Amino acid sequence: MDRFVVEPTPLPGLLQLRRLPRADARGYLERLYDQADLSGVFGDRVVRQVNRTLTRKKGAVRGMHLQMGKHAEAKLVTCVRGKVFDVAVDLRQGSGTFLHWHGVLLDGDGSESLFIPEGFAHGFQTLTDDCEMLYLHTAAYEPGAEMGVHPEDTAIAIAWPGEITDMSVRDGSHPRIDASFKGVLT
Ligand SMILES: Cc1cn([C@H]2C[C@H](O)[C@@H](COP(=O)(O)OP(=O)(O)O[C@H]3O[C@@H](C)C(=O)[C@@H](O)[C@H]3O)O2)c(=O)[nH]c1=O
Repeated sequence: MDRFVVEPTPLPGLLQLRRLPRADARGYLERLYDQADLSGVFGDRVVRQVNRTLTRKKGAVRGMHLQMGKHAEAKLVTCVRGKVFDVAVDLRQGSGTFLHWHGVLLDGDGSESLFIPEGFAHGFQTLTDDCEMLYLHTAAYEPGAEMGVHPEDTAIAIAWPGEITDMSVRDGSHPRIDASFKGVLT
């Protein structure tokens, strides 16, 4: 493995990847994904779709999203333009870090990506205007299997770095977690 450094996070299974670009006088080339180099991270999972998003406004939040059941997926999340505070929340039933969150800075000019396994909700807040994100997903999009957690849910208490300036109607309507929520099966 010479294109990535894989680092653990405080949440088991959630991994931070540092890409190792090959630079020369023109600039650099970096690999965003490599099946062989990342086999220890992805295991048997197969990348089934790649999505790109643009978020125009600084302070906007997208999330917190996951797919459940047989449509559960892992994601490799990379910022390719701008800067975001990227967050994953452990919703795995029985996990020792259930409802804990972890945030990392992803920078379009940096080299970090986040590998988010099944059973985690994911979201981010933009720290600049015009942020582009690139997602590798290990499952097809299945709207009926989506679950959302409100980004400002007090049971999770994510410390967003700034005021939330924009959010979709859907994200603002995600239900709040209560005592009956025991997590998702993975
Ligand atoms: C997630 C998704 C959405 N869509 C469609 C549905 C809708 O018309 C439009 C925008 O969808 P959303 O509002 O769900 O987009 P967005 O809020 O950007 O959803 C994304 O949020 C981040 C935080 C994630 O982790 C991603 O996995 C994904 O859930 O794109 C797809 O066609 N394929 C997809 O995989």
